[in-house]
Amino acid sequence: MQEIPIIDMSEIGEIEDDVGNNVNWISLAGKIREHLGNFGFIYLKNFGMNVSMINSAFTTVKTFFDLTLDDKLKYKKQPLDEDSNAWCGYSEAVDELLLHPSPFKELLESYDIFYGVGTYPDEEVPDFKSIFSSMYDVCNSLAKKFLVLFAISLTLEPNFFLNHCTHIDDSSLPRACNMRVLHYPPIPCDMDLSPGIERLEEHSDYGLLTFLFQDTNGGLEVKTNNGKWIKATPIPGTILINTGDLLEIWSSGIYPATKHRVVLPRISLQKYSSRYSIAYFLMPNVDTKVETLNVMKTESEEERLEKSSRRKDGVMGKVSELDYVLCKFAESFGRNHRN
Ligand SMILES: O=C(O)CCC(=O)C(=O)O
Ligand SMILES: [Fe+2]
Repeated sequence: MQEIPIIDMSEIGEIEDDVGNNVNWISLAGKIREHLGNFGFIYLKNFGMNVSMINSAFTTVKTFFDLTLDDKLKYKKQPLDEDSNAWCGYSEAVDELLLHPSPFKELLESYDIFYGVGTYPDEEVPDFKSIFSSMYDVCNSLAKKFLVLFAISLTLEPNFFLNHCTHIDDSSLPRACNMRVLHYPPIPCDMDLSPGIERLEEHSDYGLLTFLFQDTNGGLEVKTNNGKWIKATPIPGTILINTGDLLEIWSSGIYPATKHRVVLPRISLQKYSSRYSIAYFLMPNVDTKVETLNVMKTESEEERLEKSSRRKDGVMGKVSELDYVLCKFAESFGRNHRN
């Protein structure tokens, strides 16, 4: 059975001037293309964030979601400013179910965070802002390393993707990345669990790259190349990384936007406990024109792409990131504003 590979980030240091000629970077870029490229998901270890930061983040998330609904609704999701496409704040589970009585139901509540801007639940959870700012810093620097690794792996100039993600370091540009904290509440014992209800519906993420921190509860599943679902069981000391629709389009399919979902726990102990996760979504600058690059492919990459196009799984096309985000946003607004 296909397994999600583990990649060790300690093989490389900080981004330096001549990074494109550094053997460690070239070697890691090759592994990233082989493994993340083949599957769209990898576990990452030694990624530069200490365990205590991650534990504090989860404690903070739990403290927030444990607040009363009235308190949480003080931070109800809203646009960062009048003409912003970026929505920040709390999104209620029930609200989503009532608003979107589709045949598919999801069981979660969430809070979207943007770097240094927007609302934070300062009054009730004073540490929230500082913890997520520190987490953002580490994620931003890890994201920049990945952008360089992607470029090297596709034999592009090392700064190719970084030059389209200058919003990471330039706060005068519109915010494009966000972090989302998610809470999947315990499943009520009298709930009708008819088919079509999951904790999170099958989807691909629509940015470039997602970092996913999950608690120990499990439930995340990833669709393999032959259409089977496998468990992405939490492994201590690692996070998951997956590539999104925009990178699939940009990299001409070398990096696929793999479908994933969070299933309802089948074991009662897990059913009655909450599940928490934290995701960081990386996007390019909002004015980036994402056009499919002409990349030389290996035979096995051609084979994989051929199979996925036969299954009509891919999202290949030619779009501007903003058009694409707006269109996905409009589409998902009716569901749960997910990336
Ligand atoms: O909660 C999880 O583990 C997955 C979250 C996710 O896939 C998403 O928010 O896009
Ligand atoms: Fe996702």
